[in-house]
Amino acid sequence: MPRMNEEILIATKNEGKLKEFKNIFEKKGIKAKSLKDISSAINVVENGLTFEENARLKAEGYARNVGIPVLADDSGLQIDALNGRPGIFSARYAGDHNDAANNAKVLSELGGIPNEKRTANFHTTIVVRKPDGAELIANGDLKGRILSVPRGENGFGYDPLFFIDGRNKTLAEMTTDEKNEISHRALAIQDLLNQFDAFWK
Ligand SMILES: O=c1nc[nH]c2c1ncn2[C@H]1C[C@H](O)[C@@H](COP(=O)(O)OP(=O)(O)OP(=O)(O)O)O1
Ligand SMILES: [Mg+2]
Repeated sequence: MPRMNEEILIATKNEGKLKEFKNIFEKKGIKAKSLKDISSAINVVENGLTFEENARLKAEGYARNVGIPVLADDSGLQIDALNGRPGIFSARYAGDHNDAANNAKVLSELGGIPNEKRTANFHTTIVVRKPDGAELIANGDLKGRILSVPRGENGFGYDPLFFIDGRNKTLAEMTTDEKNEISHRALAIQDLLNQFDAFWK
């Protein structure tokens, strides 16, 4: 296990992501700070062409202002029948950052497409930047299917539409702990931790 007695800043404005990251890091005895714990508020424009570029833009933006390692994640939903959309545009698919509108747009674009063709993938890329500019990149994916009607109240974003066959539930029907056993974000953090010792020294 990594010697992570130090702190890490989770650079996200998304409360749902923050809750998941804190839950995972706390269980590993790692102190995860949020943007609320620091004074510098900046606005990062996510104009990269890939998840990795966007995660790096966010991590870099904050790493310049704080003296501790910064973690940023860029994530999104890739729907096979929509050629991978919304992808990097997941947060602003219906225009602004509105989960209900984004979900409605996905459902309308998938109208008439049968269950077996509604396969999808949640992807997360994490970039951690140290103050000296060194960086670590980690990835995670989760396969599922897009329902026609949302189910469940937990989680955030597209969770009520994302059905996991093996569990017979959507992500929004799972507790945070349950989602964090299988999610793309949890797998990306596992990938991160596997590389962490070598990165940290
Ligand atoms: O586990 C998830 N469950 C449901 N939806 C999810 C998940 N993970 C990402 N998503 C969706 C939400 C958002 O529409 C987009 C991420 O966009 P993304 O730019 O990475 O995050 P964000 O703008 O909400 O926060 P921030 O950039 O401050 O980290 O994909
Ligand atoms: Mg964003």
